[in-house]
Amino acid sequence: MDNYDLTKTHIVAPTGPIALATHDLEVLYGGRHRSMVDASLQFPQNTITALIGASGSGKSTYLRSLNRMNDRIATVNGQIMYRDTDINAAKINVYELRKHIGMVFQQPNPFAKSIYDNITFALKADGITDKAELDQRVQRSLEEAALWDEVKDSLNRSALSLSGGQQQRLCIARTLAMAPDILLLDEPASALDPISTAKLEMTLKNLAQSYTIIIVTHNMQQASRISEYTAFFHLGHVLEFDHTTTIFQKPTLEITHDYVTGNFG
Ligand SMILES: Nc1ncnc2c1ncn2[C@@H]1O[C@H](COP(=O)(O)OP(=O)(O)OP(=O)(O)O)[C@@H](O)[C@H]1O
Repeated sequence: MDNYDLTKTHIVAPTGPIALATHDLEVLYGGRHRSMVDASLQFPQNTITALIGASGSGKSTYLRSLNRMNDRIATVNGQIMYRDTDINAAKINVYELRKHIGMVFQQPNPFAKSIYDNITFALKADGITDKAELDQRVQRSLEEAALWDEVKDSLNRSALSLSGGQQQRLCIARTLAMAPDILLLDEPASALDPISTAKLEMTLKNLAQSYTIIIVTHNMQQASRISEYTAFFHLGHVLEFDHTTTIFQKPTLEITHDYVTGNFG
């Protein structure tokens, strides 16, 4: 796998309006090692894009940069364009930014509070106090996250008493309650059983009608089931970006072919 030419890339321009794009994104941990090298990608609106690649290839590093989660731990150079604004600029209000670009992590991480309070916590911090408005946002976000029917009669129950799959959908609902445009998900199903995973995948596919979704996954079947585009990462480089069907059936680069057919990684 060391014989691959990392200067050879194949990155297509997606069709349709672009929700988010990076230009020459570079991430350095500790100021020296380039864990992400000049990543230039465009994410089309209302689609799911999967980020795939072996462990340590830079998928999470890239994803975290998109809503400035790397600010305190790394140097991030290059542009991240969101609605004609470079959100990697120093003047950007990161708190405001994260309302537009929300993130869900690998391990479900609900607060030790009720289901209702998990969703209203950030809304209240954002100044929303009207009970009817809060109730409406709770219901809407739980419906969008396909959890409402399971919890509507027990909103005061502790979020920690939910199953792992339900907790993850609650975390998605919590993010959706802030009315974001873009959802970043870092291996959201890796801690879930197959039934919860299937439910989560169906939820994400429905959400793609209203949101732009970027998901890191190690699960090749999952990437091919749910995403329209796929980016292949290797040793901090984005080597190939194309329609998911092309990436899995007829990728351009030999290295992508070897990865998706299980020859390394
Ligand atoms: N906080 C950090 N400090 C220093 N180096 C880091 C940090 N986070 C990640 N790295 C390094 O950056 C590189 C890319 O890691 P990253 O976690 O982005 O890869 P990944 O593709 O998401 O891997 P995985 O699939 O295992 O989650 C690795 O060499 C990793 O050791």
